[in-house]
Amino acid sequence: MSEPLLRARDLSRTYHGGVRDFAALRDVSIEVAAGDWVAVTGPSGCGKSTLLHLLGGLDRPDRGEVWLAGQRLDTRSESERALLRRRHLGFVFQFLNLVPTMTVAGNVELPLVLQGIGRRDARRRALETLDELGVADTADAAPAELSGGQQQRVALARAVVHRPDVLLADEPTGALDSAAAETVLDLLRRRHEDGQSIVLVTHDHRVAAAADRVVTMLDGQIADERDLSGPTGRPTLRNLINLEG
Ligand SMILES: Nc1ncnc2c1ncn2[C@@H]1O[C@H](COP(=O)(O)OP(=O)(O)OP(=O)(O)O)[C@@H](O)[C@H]1O
Repeated sequence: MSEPLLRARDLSRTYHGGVRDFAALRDVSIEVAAGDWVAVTGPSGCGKSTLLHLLGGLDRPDRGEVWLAGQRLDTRSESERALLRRRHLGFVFQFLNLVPTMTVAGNVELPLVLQGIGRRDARRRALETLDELGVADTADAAPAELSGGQQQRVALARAVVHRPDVLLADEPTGALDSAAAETVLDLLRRRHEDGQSIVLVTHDHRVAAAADRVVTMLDGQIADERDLSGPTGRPTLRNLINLEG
């Protein structure tokens, strides 16, 4: 079998500095093949965002390994990880992280400009992507002038505009009404059909149901993993091992 596009093995991450140390992630392994769509669900605080940040090289594990496109990610320097991220990943953060001093279009152009794509092309592709998400009319506004739901779609546009190999998205529909959530799901389905891998954290059952695979976390570990792409709710190998173990 070919090497998965994104692979994490035995990841652990403990946060220090609170009243006591907190083990947010314990020995989590996950593989994402090219074209996979994985939804990560679980109760608040179970470690979903922590896992996503480690997969995207935004944070480093205390133990374990992260491999992206055949390259070890977690041992690289911050600048090397930024390069690999830029080349392979799109990221939607829970707190969006739009640049407040740039317009909406300027924010969405950023990943393209960083890849050396000319301004005019970058603008055209940014506007196309904003249009796909129903927010092209916000292009010249500042992010702060937008509603939370509009900002969320702009953040998603910025994450997919450069057609990354893998989209990592933390609650990309959290602030959206159902019509806007459907627009977002439509875009994700199109990108998935184009072969993009998607890993998204969600509390929304409808969004999770659109994925090929649903990973459920509990207390910093993977408690269940289900393959939705075949016969309904088929347990994965991991699931069977858990059941037997
Ligand atoms: N920087 C940090 N310092 C200390 N503790 C943290 C830090 N980040 C997260 N935590 C704690 O680690 C645990 C896991 O957090 P994480 O954000 O990964 O959970 P989550 O499943 O994404 O939660 P939610 O669904 O509420 O976003 C939580 O108890 C959280 O309070």
